[in-house]
Amino acid sequence: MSNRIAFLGCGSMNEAILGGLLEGGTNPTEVVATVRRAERAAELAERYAGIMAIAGSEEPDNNKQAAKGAGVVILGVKPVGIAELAREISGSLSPDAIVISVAAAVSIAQLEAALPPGQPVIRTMPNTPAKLGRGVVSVSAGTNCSPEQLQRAKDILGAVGTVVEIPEEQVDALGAISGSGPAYAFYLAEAMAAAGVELGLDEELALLLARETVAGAGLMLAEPGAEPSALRKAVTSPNGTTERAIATFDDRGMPAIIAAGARAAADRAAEITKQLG
Ligand SMILES: NC(=O)C1=CN([C@@H]2O[C@H](COP(=O)(O)OP(=O)(O)OC[C@H]3O[C@@H](n4cnc5c(N)ncnc54)[C@H](O)[C@@H]3O)[C@@H](O)[C@H]2O)C=CC1
Ligand SMILES: O=C(O)[C@@H]1CCC=N1
Repeated sequence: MSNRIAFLGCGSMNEAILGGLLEGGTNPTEVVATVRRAERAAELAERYAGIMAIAGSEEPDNNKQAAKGAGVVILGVKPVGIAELAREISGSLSPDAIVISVAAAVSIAQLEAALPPGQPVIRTMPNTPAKLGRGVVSVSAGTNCSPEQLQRAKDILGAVGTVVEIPEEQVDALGAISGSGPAYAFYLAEAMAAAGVELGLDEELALLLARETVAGAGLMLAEPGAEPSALRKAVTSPNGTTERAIATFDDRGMPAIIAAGARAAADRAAEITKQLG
């Protein structure tokens, strides 16, 4: 089977996976990426020396070219464009090419319906820390994907972070935690920086404090066996300042707010799946 990996639609998510794979030692000459605009293709080719990046504005059959001869094809366009892209490349895919979708809300059934009969498909839900090899990626195998093909996908995706295999029914819930989750952490950092400004710190210092604190706390959480509640308690002196802050968060219903946000994300995924038919 070909070692070539094609990233079709190389925006935020697919670039994060591409970057993580190259960091993990994938040979760049085995990587091809497609985008719409020539400027974006040039940017990717400069950032990741050795890969091939093909813009649709220059070569309208870029996706077909990239899919041809690839062993793994990763679909990274927005959910609404996935089926059309799958149909576009159907005639160019090797029958044993593994088609991986990173799209939220696009079901395995929807993917399989847009691809040639028998094409192996894997639905994933990654997140952008993949770029640093610290992503979480779920995999759910389609009906034509052999255990060996699933293993191959897991081996490839393992270079960008932790791979978890889940039944497809759980993808929306997982996406609401780990797929969207980096945005929640960045949102916390934004809110902390704004709070610092409100307390009288200058903007630059407040942003530095928020960034380094969220990043440092993230590194502590990444240590083997780390427990968020134990780490939190180690910062919280009895009757001290942190205790007062956490009590205020609890009083204002912060856990319920976070749960409601995650629920809204999962519900939105189900809504998009329905809209895509
Ligand atoms: N951004 C994230 O953190 C995550 C995104 N996803 C999924 O990843 C997919 C992409 O999302 P983003 O990367 O955020 O979007 P994005 O807009 O950054 O990337 C999509 C890219 O595809 C290109 N594109 C669109 N149509 C194309 C075509 N026909 N041929 C070639 N290139 C084409 C666009 O120009 C763009 O560069 C979505 O389906 C989303 O659900 C999943 C998990 C996390
Ligand atoms: O916001 C979205 O729809 C995508 C899926 C998970 C993260 N970004």
